[in-house]
Amino acid sequence: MYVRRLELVDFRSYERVGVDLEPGPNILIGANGVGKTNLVEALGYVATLDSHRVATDAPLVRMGATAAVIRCAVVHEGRELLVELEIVPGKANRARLGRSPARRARDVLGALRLVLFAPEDLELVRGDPAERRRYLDDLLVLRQPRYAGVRADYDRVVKQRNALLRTAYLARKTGGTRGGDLSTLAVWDTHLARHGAELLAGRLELVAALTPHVAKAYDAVAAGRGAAAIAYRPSVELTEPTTDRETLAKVLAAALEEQRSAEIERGTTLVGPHRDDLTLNLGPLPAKGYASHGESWSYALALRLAGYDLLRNDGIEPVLVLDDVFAELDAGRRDRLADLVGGASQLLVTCAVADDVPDALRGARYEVSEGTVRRAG
Ligand SMILES: Nc1ncnc2c1ncn2[C@@H]1O[C@H](COP(=O)(O)OP(=O)(O)OP(=O)(O)O)[C@@H](O)[C@H]1O
Repeated sequence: MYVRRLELVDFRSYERVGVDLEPGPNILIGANGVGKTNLVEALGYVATLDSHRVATDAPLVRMGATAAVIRCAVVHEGRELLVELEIVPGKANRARLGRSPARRARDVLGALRLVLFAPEDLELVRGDPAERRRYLDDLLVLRQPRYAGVRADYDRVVKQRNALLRTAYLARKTGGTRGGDLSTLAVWDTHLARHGAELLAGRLELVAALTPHVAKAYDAVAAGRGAAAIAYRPSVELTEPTTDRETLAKVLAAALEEQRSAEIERGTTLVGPHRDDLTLNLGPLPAKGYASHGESWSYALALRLAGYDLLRNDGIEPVLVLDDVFAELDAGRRDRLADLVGGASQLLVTCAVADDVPDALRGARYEVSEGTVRRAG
């Protein structure tokens, strides 16, 4: 799979820009702050409907404009598909696939499979569990786009259930009775157990498939210095490993029952996949809190490369993006990374200094300067 052309209108710093890309390596070169990351962020958004840098859409729209458009032509197995997204902050995104309006924006998921590594990914190792849940869920959706619906359904149920618990909590706190009616809680428990089991099973299957790829990728990135192992840590106790949806739904339902009074006491949902984490170990120690800066950075890169490897193993050839990566590495690590990613069906690399990118990744070069992208050479 590769992106043949990318066009942006009022996205980030770009009023209007179009760039033709090539299969294989594409190196985007430009000084700090000229808009290199903005280009790859747009592609990441098409792949996940999310930015790797911001939680809300407003910063994605050029200052002074009301909406941004990302348009890209994706070639997969010899066929080209045009994907278009319009981002209007505060409103649902509008999407077009092959020039026809999509029913929902999330129908575009799967059209562009892309794995992006950026400096922000250090948070995968150092940040909150939410960062690692998002990593897993994004990868799950890239592998099996139907999980976008599962994730949305689950999030909706948690939100509704939390609103109900919160109202009851506030009613209790103020000594009133209005809004304290929890008679519908059982219905939400059933929904949460069903959608939660589906999401949990998907994540457990994903982690089982991903684990050897993480170990291999870390070994390659860090040149054999330390063994990386990941493990899924659910908020419910699983007496034996299972991905059977019915069993997981029963476990979740029982945990909700057990936590009922604590949940009413705290006014929030305390069990379910939204409270789970992915444990990252390096040798005998957890990476979070123990790994050095370099180790954490290598771990984050290994997580992304593992995802990329897994998708390739599944027969999906995703686009790979390395944003500002090579400047962080010494010559040995640069060459090793180039060896690992050199065969990508399409690789996009951003850098401020062209010499930081190993010669092995020679390919199409682009000069990025404020608001424009020009093919070099
Ligand atoms: N919504 C927006 N409207 C206008 N300009 C924006 C918007 N969002 C970001 N910018 C501008 O985009 C620029 C940052 O672009 P980007 O992050 O792509 O830089 P970069 O080339 O990757 O830089 P670096 O090499 O430092 O990582 C900044 O100058 C910022 O002010």
